[in-house]
Amino acid sequence: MTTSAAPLLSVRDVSVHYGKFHALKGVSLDIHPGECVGLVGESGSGKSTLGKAVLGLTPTTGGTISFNGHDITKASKRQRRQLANDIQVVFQDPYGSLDPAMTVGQILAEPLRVAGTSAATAKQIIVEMLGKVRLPADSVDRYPSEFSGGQRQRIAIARALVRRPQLVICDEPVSALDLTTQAAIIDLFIDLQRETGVSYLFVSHDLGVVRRICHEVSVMYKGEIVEHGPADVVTTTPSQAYSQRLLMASPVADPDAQAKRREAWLAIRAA
Ligand SMILES: Nc1ncnc2c1ncn2[C@@H]1O[C@H](COP(=O)(O)OP(=O)(O)OP(=O)(O)O)[C@@H](O)[C@H]1O
Repeated sequence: MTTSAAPLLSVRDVSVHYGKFHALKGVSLDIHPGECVGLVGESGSGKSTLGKAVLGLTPTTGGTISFNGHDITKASKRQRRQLANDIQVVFQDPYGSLDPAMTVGQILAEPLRVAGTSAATAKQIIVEMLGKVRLPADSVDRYPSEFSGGQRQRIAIARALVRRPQLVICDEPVSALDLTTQAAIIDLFIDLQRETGVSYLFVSHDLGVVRRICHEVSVMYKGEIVEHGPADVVTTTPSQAYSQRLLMASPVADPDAQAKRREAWLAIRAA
């Protein structure tokens, strides 16, 4: 994966507070076009908060988030609506994230309608998108309740991609699925990335999943990124010995930081 191009997303020293609680403490990461960056860490470390900050769902209290070179933390409501074309999200729960009263066709048409796409063009895009996520064209007339968890996640992915975004925030998108279905959905994410060049910020507890799909991985611990590296190096052997080796090889001299990194690794491996 080449990272010589300018980053699509550049998070710099970002902080988020919930009241007095400092949930993100000066977090930085880059995502380049066509890249998948994984965000792993124990529960409560701030992964979803970072995703929400990028989506503009949580206000930041410091730092910048640049998308295509523009700081989006200061975006107006109008600019945010435009950004919705470019930054989309897939959530964990394929049951709760789809409106049960809408057909799949209506679910996929909604973001296109908001974007001002004509009904005829929308129909064409929806049929094409259903093919891309490997669902039959007659799915348009069916309701979410008629689909399995994995199929529902395919619908949610189709909804996220229908406006051809440049970046998709994937917030634990396979953790509610059984292992076989997880593997199929991960393959789908990879295929769609190859076909469309979309970038992913892929939030997960699961190092195996992250190793399969991500190019780079950031490890979060208590609101900070404590480790970052290529996915194959960071996650190839998540054994204690390997973690130790990583820690020993680390250029970080600060013993405090070393201790945090060690705790983060142990917590993730135990999850
Ligand atoms: N709206 C909120 N108000 C107050 N505190 C919050 C809010 N949302 C999250 N937090 C707190 O911020 C911290 C980070 O939460 P966040 O959901 O980002 O973690 P996470 O790493 O995504 O966890 P998980 O893997 O369990 O989803 C946690 O301590 C959480 O309790």
